[in-house]
Formats: sequence, structure tokens, C-alpha cells
Amino acid sequence: MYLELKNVSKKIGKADIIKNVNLSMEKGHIYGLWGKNGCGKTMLMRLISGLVFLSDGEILIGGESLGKDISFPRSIGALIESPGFISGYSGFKNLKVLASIQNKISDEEIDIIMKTLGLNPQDKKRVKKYSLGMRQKLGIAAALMEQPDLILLDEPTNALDEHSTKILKELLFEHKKRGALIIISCHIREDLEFLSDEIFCMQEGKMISHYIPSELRKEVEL
Ligand SMILES: Nc1ncnc2c1ncn2[C@@H]1O[C@H](COP(=O)(O)OP(=O)(O)OP(=O)(O)O)[C@@H](O)[C@H]1O
Repeated sequence: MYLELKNVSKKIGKADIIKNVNLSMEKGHIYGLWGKNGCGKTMLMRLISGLVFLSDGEILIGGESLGKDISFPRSIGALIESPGFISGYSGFKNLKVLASIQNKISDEEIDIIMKTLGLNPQDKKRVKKYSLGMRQKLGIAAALMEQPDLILLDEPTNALDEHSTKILKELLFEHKKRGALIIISCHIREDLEFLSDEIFCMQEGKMISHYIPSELRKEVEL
């Protein structure tokens, strides 16, 4: 298994935000996180991304312990809550700044992901003037553009129109096919079930159940 969570807990002050979560996830799969507002989906993604420290337990990524062997996952793309961009730069320039950190991808590759998501790389409009949907698309582009092994997307469709949601679904299937491990949360159950190989259900910081949507579909058909 590429990603393993062992008895993971997160406390903030006296509040138990994540309670003893155990998970195993492998590459080439899409996993859905499901649960009510405030159940801990975002916090779980922040813990996996290395942005927040665990209070207890262990997260293993490719056999390496987060916070011990590595500070951050070695190959990750994440859209968690609202993405931080340089508001005075264009969308393309923002992605170029991010890409320059690892220097792995070309301008052409940035162009392609922007165009795929319906953004114009030549558009000089500053990000501060972007609509919510445009900003979300740029956040998705930033998360996917370097073809990371681990992709975390927290409600990536909440500002997208129907057509853009369809494009994102196609993109995610492509990334799954090349072997990425994708974790996604979404409040539209139909979309989450369409995308996910397995869905994990959370309640009040606990992982309460998991199921395989395709098996559910088979049951309905029988
Ligand atoms: N920095 C913080 N300090 C204290 N409590 C926090 C902090 N961040 C999150 N929480 C609490 O942790 C719980 C889980 O929050 P989280 O954002 O992970 O929920 P969620 O499942 O992503 O919800 P939503 O569906 O609304 O996005 C909530 O009760 C929230 O108030």
C-alpha cells in the first residue's frame, strides 16, 4: 500500500478533531471522502499533506514516515480549501512560479493543463480579478500539472459548472490510469460515487465505514 494511516489522531486544544483513523490506500485508485460539514475531511487531507502535525499515530507514504523520514510527501499535488496565489500575477505566471520550484515541467505543459481546464494561458487578467470558478480551475491545474504520485482534492467541484466538472472527472481518470493515488472530497454523492473506487465515510472525526460504489451499483441492477 502506498499510503497508510495508523491510529492517526489530531487534537487542537481540548478538541479531538481526528480520532484514531486507520486507512490503507494504493496507487492507481481514486478514494472518496464522505461526511457532513465539520466531520474532519479537510483536516485529514491537511495531515496527509504534511501541512499539519499529527497528535498521535503514524502516516506512511511509500514506506516513509511523515514527520520522521520526510517532512512532506515527496510527490504531491493538493487543492485544500482556497488555494493561495499571488493576486497581482496572471494565472499562467502563478503556475510558472510554482513550477519553478521543482523545475520539472515546461511552459507548454502549463499551457496544456490550463487549456484543458478552460483557462487561457495568454490571458493577462490578474488572479485577483478571477471568478471563483476560474480560481478553482487554477488551483486544480496547480495540483495536477506536475503529475504527482499523490493528489489531494478537497471539494474541487464546488465552484465548477457542469461542463468543467465533466472535464475534471476525465482528467482524474487519466491521472488514475497513469498510477496516481487520488483522494477527493465532494458534497455531491453521485459525483463522488462516479469517480471513486472506494468511499470512506467520516463522522465526528472518526472513520465509520467504507464501501465500493461499483458493488453498490451491481446490487441495484440485480
Ligand atoms: N484550526 C482549527 N482549530 C480548531 N478547530 C478546528 C481547526 N480547523 C478545523 N477545526 C475543526 O475541526 C473539525 C473538522 O473540520 P474540517 O474542516 O476538517 O471539516 P470538513 O469535514 O472538511 O467540513 P466541510 O464539509 O464543511 O468542509 C470542525 O469541527 C472544525 O471546526
